[in-house]
Amino acid sequence: MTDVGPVPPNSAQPVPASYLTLRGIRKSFGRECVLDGLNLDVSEGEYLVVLGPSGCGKSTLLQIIAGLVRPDSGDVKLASRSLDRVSPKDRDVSILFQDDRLYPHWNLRKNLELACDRSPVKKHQSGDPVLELAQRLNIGGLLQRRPDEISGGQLRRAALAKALLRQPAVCLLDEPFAAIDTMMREDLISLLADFPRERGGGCSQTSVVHVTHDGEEAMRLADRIVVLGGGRVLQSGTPDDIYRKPQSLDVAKAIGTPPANMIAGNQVRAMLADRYDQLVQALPGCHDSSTFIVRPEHIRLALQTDVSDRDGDICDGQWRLAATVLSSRFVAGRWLASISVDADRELVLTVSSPLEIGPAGRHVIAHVSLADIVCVPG
Ligand SMILES: Nc1ncnc2c1ncn2[C@@H]1O[C@H](COP(=O)(O)OP(=O)(O)OP(=O)(O)O)[C@@H](O)[C@H]1O
Repeated sequence: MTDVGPVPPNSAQPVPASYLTLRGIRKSFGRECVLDGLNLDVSEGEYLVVLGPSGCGKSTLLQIIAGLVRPDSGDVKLASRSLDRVSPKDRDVSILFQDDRLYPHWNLRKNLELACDRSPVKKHQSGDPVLELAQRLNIGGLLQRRPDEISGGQLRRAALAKALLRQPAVCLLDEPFAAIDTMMREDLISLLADFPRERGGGCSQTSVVHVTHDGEEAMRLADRIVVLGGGRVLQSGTPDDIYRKPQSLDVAKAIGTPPANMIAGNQVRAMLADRYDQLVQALPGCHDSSTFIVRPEHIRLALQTDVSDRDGDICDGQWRLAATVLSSRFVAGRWLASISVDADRELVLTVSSPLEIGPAGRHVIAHVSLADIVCVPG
């Protein structure tokens, strides 16, 4: 975690509500346009997760908020105050970098105490906040060690502790769980989800902007998710909205493990023949040039019992597809199966019991409720 500054010199005045606003942010590196007129609002105390694939500009965005990279154009405001001429050290912002380093010649306690010393709400902290947080992060016994005397995962937790102890108006976390093992990642997700964001003494709450490419991490932590793509915000919403109502293919791809099944509208027409019109009537806005999104957990299987089951059908609010089981395997408490629904189309589904799938080669009917199908353009 790199501390990018104490509170502004006029901090004797009441700290105004933290409210971060980015308008029309553009940034190119050479010919590569990374951010293309991006707009973003973060409420006070909000935990915002910015989700997007590698290279889409997430780190650049955080560095612009921290003042470490200057945008080509656009404006960043914190609590209605433009940060344009405010240096990184005078923004009330801390940032945890992907490859963060602590001061190498100091032990962890001294590194972490520095964050407390620079906290604008230091006087409201009681007890030993360094030890308390270090213990929660399972590095309480390492406080006398220098950064080169601990492992990469322990160093990452120490850097996270530094970001949290500082209690800034805005805490920026760049892939905070990189290089952390699964068990510790679970602990850290719980810790971040429950971590009090009050800054004490009547000060505002810390807002968090956390960037990641991991959709599950985003869903578990975010008050709100912003999906980034093409240098802009593709969609912003609660985790539930982003998951259930993606408005584009890129958003649908950003979240869900295993990924959603995506079937082109013209393939659906070929699969359903004369029943296709029935399907699109039931799904307003769907047509040949749409992509139909079907989440793996929304497919249910039943055995084929009748010759008529070999044809696709729309019946009782369900799309029924004749299918053949290709394979299945057990993954973390559920079964992941692959079925073929026509010569060159496979669907992936997840179920809780292997009995529902049966052996490879079994002829089944796949049921999908029409209410669970989402259509997006393209
Ligand atoms: N200082 C720089 N000079 C030139 N190009 C840069 C610079 N910083 C970033 N880029 C380029 O800008 C693009 C966005 O980079 P950025 O690190 O912001 O993406 P990201 O979404 O954080 O990626 P990741 O998830 O892999 O960390 C990349 O193509 C990167 O190569």
